[in-house]
Amino acid sequence: MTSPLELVVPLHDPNQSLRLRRFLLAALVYGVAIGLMGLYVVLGFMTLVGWQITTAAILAVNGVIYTVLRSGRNERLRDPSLTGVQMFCTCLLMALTMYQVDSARGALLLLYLVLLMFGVLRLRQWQFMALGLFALVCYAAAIAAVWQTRPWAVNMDVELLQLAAMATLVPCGGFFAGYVGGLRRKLRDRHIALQQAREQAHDLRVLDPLTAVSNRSRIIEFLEYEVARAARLEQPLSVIMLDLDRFKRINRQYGHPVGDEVLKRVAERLQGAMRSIDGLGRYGGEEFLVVLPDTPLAEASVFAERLRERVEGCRFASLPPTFKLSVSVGLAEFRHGDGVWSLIERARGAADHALDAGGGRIDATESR
Ligand SMILES: Nc1nc2c(ncn2[C@@H]2O[C@H](COP(=O)(O)OP(=O)(O)OP(=O)(O)O)[C@@H](O)[C@H]2O)c(=O)[nH]1
Repeated sequence: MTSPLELVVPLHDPNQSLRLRRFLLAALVYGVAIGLMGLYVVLGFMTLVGWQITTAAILAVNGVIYTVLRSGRNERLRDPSLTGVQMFCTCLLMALTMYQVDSARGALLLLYLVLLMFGVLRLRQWQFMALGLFALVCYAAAIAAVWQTRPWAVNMDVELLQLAAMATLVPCGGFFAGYVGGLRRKLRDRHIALQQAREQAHDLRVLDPLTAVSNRSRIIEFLEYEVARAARLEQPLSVIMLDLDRFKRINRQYGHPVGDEVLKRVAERLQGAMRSIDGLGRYGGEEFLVVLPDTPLAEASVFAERLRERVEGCRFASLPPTFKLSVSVGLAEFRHGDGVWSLIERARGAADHALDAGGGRIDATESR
């Protein structure tokens, strides 16, 4: 069931949720400002009409911003949090408020501090300076407009002092915004580095470092899962063991780096033939284990033949063109009561049988 909070803020999307929570915080400050202006009306510093106009403008602007955020249209924009737009609107709304007030504007000026505090946390240094200057210009324009229409409502000396005090806040805030921005960037870089380290740790745990296919424990884990699934759902499952023939000789004759290159290339070729649901792992030094979920023996034989051809068709830059790699392939199909090891041992036995028969061939214990 959708919770009442979920109706206001989409909890399933953390980014949108954060944006809307920030917006609601700003909306709360607007609510306080509306209340404060109500006090101005009671004390006779502002007309009721002025309060109504300002309140309507605040509600309209925030209504539009909320609708855009809630509908998700903001995600198509360059600044999806709408920080710039919200701050720009706040400057204009503040100017409108200042225009409606007849005296005691100083108390409302404190609300600019709130705006600048949000700016310090969210903006870059230059953006903050631009916002600060824009706020100053808006304030000056509001005072000029009051002076034109209701000169009795302006004490120019006081207004100029307030403007000067606000102007000193801009560079100070700019400095803090720069500092906070630097911290934010550092935090983001560390977060990225941590993420990469986590991925590397995961790769080290599950991948074979030489060939980058699953390591022995990972492919066995995968097979355990597939055996349990095949037993429960009564689905076919086959495994293929591929053993590179006379690999020791490659190492001895051409050196270990060449042996490594052969293993990497073979793994690449095998990987290229797999379906997304198949599993490929390096089972031992020159042995690869392929797990084929939902595949009966007959289909696995066709696939094994394709793998054998792919491996034997490999060419290696550091080996003579006459060099021909051959591979012995063993096949086994899951039978009721089979465990992981009995299945592997049958496939392995079949690969040994293929090697005993001269290598470069496929054998399946089940079909003998
Ligand atoms: N270059 C390289 N060689 C490896 C690696 N891991 C295992 N080997 C070598 O692979 C060879 C495997 O030898 P065997 O198990 O006797 O297999 P084989 O020489 O292919 O003999 P048959 O399987 O009987 O054809 C050994 O020489 C290992 O040193 C590796 O990561 N890199």
